[in-house]
Amino acid sequence: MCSEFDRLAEMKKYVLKVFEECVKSVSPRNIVRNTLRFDSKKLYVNDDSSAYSVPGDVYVVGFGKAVLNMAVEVENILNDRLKEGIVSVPFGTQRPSSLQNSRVHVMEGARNNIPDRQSVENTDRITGTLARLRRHDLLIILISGGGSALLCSPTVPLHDKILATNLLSSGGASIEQLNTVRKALSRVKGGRLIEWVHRECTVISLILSDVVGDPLTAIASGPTVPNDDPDSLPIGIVDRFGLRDKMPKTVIDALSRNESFNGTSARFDRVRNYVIGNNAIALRAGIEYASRDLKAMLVTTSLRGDVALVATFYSDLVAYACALYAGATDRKLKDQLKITSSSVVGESGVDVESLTNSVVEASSEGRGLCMLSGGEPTVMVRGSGLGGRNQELALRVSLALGAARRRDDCLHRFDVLFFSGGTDGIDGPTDACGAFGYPALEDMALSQGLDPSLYVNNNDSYGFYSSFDCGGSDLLKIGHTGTNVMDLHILIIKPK
Ligand SMILES: Nc1ncnc2c1ncn2[C@@H]1O[C@H](COP(=O)(O)OP(=O)(O)OP(=O)(O)O)[C@@H](O)[C@H]1O
Ligand SMILES: O=C(O)[C@H](O)CO
Repeated sequence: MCSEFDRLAEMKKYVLKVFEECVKSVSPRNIVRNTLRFDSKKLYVNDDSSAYSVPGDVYVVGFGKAVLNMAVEVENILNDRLKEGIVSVPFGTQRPSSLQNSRVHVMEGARNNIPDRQSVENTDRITGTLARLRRHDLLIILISGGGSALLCSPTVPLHDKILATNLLSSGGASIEQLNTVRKALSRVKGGRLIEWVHRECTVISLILSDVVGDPLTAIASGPTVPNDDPDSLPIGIVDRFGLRDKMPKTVIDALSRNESFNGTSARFDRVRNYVIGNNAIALRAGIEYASRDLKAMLVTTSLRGDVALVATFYSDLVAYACALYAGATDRKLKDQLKITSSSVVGESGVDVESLTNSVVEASSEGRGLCMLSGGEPTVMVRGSGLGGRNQELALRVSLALGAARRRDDCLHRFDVLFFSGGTDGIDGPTDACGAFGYPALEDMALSQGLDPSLYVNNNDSYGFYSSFDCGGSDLLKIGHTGTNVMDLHILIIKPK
């Protein structure tokens, strides 16, 4: 009979395969190929539901972690009609071999997802290209996560903008709040990129979403959509986090004078925005793959909130699913799950009834469970350690599951494995993509002289996983994947 350790090792391999399938399904080239068609006169988007004439030249500009491969595929599809392409991507982005004969020019910048002089210069080159377009030209703008740092033209000194962003980010601001402030400090965000383009040019923007719910105004700070934020919202956000005194004066002055570039501008009449890929597509692919072996189900695509709350949600989900699978109908666990899920998914919470039906079905068929979710939790960084939200979540889930197993005998009857990973392959300022979590991790770590709670409290999840020996590593390192549709969580529960 296999030990828990061996079973876990097998489950980890399986989970990585599921993750790989998810990421593959949102590869920029696949996504663009499924969206665009060109027949030498017209460009069609989304099953031909929109068609654009191409009388002049076609230009491509892009910014974000996934846009290089998007641009290469657009060039393929345009079949020699691309006049010029220019993309701003993170340092170290892998270049496809076909780039040698390409008209796509690649610029790198924004180390660790923080705007730098390079990304500002690259942005100048992008706006320079836009300014050269003539009235019959067609412009395709490629946008993906990380775009805010890679398309950066601040109205305040760059280091002041970086400081403002860091203060809000480590204070726990959501990406919408963060980008609302960024938009108010920019010459290109919040719709302003369109101001650089000839007003008679047709503009198509193709967007790979990395924000929960795909809000166009937030993804990469909405450079191609009207900004309907009330003028006083950005400074209000700074005040809500009590940061007015810590912010540079230039930032406070700019936010106090803010005027959003909104939907009343005729500039947007010839601009069309399309979300062509998101977290839901990735999760669907994972479910399809895992359904061959397990009862696979979608929990939610909208997880957000503090990682500590998200970890409690997962431990409540495991407790409820294990009890249900074992044949107990525990009203208290169900109510508890509804409450914790509403704190991380929004008021309506996850669909507990549908989860219940799936678990009962799996139990009657004797199949294991594979639960998939997506979203983007937040970490309030208070410690001095190194980590990312996926690694910290996996560590916190391990601690919560360990504690739950000590309280609840039912959990001893199941193998439970959790994985959290960023689809871009990079979790926070580390070289890891994510990590595994499971109930036995804490005891194993303590026996090696590592106390996971101390690491969590110091936001040092990377430090922990780098020292922890599980007979291999529980850290996943795969490098930049070239895509970005937020984080994925994979939970496997199997009766022993
Ligand atoms: N030591 C740490 N421990 C845990 N999380 C951290 C730590 N340092 C930074 N983070 C988190 O990492 C995140 C920033 O990482 P990253 O740059 O990968 O963001 P991102 O949201 O994935 O980027 P984008 O959305 O632009 O692609 C923030 O949520 C921040 O709270
Ligand atoms: O670049 C950004 O603003 C984030 O990745 C959200 O899209």
